[in-house]
Amino acid sequence: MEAKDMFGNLGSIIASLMFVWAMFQQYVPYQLQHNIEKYCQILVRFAYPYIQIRFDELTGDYDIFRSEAYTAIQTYLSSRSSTQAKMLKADIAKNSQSLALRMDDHEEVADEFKGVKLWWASGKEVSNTPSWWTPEEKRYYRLTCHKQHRDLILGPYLDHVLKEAKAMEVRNRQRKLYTNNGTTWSHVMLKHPAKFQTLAMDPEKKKEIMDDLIEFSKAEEFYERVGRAWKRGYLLYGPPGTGKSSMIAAMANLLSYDLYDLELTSVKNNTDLRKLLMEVSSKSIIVIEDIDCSLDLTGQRKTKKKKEKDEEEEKKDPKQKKEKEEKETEASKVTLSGLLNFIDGLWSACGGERLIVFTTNYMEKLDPALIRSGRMDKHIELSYCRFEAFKGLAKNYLKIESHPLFGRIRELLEEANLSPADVAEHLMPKKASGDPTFSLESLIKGLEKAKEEARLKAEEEARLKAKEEAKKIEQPAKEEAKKVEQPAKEEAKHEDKAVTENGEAKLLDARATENGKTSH
Ligand SMILES: Nc1ncnc2c1ncn2[C@@H]1O[C@H](COP(=O)(O)OP(=O)(O)OP(=O)(O)O)[C@@H](O)[C@H]1O
Ligand SMILES: [Mg+2]
Repeated sequence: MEAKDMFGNLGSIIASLMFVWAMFQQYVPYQLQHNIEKYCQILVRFAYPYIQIRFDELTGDYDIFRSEAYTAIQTYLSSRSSTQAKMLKADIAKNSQSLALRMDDHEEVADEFKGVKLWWASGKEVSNTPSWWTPEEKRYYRLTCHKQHRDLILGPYLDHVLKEAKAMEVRNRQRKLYTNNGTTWSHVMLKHPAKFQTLAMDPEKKKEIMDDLIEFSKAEEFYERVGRAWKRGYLLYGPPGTGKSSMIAAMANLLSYDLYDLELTSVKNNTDLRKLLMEVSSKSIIVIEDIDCSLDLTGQRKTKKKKEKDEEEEKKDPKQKKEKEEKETEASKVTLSGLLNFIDGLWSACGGERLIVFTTNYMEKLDPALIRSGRMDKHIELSYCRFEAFKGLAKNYLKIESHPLFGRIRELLEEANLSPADVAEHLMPKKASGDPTFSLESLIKGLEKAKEEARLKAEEEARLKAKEEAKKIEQPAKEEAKKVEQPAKEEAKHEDKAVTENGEAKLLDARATENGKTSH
């Protein structure tokens, strides 16, 4: 049959069908029409081997809320859409740092879950009852799969879609750095470049910390099973410039968590502290820097400088000290117990997936109650730069892994204490030529200077110590001599007194005799 004849036949078939349909609508009563349609649909459904689920973009009684499921599916499908769909739409989603792709209307993409094939289609329908509060077009996603996999798709697959979407959102979102001013948090976008790869420290120790963090971020089920709140405490301690703050930023970058930098000195009392902490979202790191200065053992908190100044003033005027203490107990009541309550109290469990990080330069100053395990699970010491850490810095800053000067530097690093921040300063490019020898020589000079200073300091300390010792020995000898001197002096005094008294008595006698003579 020729194509022309075929189209001619098709045309007449369609025309006949339309005629039959018009007759059907005109002469068959409405109720019967309705029943015939209904039974036809049942028949089709019975024979149709697939199930379909529709996810509308707008939900609620008046279609005014955007459905969370729709948004999650959109996110989930974005990677599949970018490889399969022919018509795509691109946009930057709210709080996201990368371009989000999604399939255009009436596109279809396939997916697979545990060997089962399924299809997602995007569609839209025009509203019959348009209103000013709803858009004219209503979008939706339709999921189609074979009905024999119904249980797998409705349960585990849809769970998997939501979880994956959430993880993708977290990966793509802009991380934020929150700081508190009194009881309110304000934030800026977190764009700290610190990474574990660029952090100079012993590679084994670094790997251990990274593994610990990743393990924690995946351990939701574990914490659920053992009945613990999903949180972990880290205490970072070490001298200034050893990378404590940098490590916190690296942690946030590694896990894609938000940072909450809690400034305890601006929180009035425990109630305000609780309010602030209740607002911290999950997937976040709460940081309290220099915990030893923020909160002293009695529970009152002061800044480092203020504390020193106050102590000086208090020495001068004890009365003022008492008044101040009374005032402080009234006004500032962020206490150690308040903080501990947050760390392992009941309400610390709300939210979950949170890290709490304290930093200090003086580990020994902290209250043992604060650092016992369960509260601060992991203690990480960040110490002065040794050779392994230096190699990391040299690779990062100078792009070298070996150099003839490395031997000398290794020796000096064992003897002198220089923080990674100081070492990094020497390795900063200073010459346009970028010659590493120049930087390494500068470092050697710095190390030699630090070594010399340490030697002088040690000598001075030894001298002071010797002086102290000598004083200790001298003191008892002096006291002994004093003890011997004292009774001798007392005796002499006694004798003097006796002599004087004797003299006075004699004088009185003489006067009395004189007086007697004159009266006679
Ligand atoms: N271990 C390190 N690896 C790489 N760079 C480091 C390291 N430690 C410090 N630095 C560099 O030194 C600078 C200061 O470091 P950082 O602020 O992290 O020190 P810190 O331990 O928090 O000091 P502080 O106790 O004074 O707060 C950082 O900008 C970083 O570039
Ligand atoms: Mg710091």
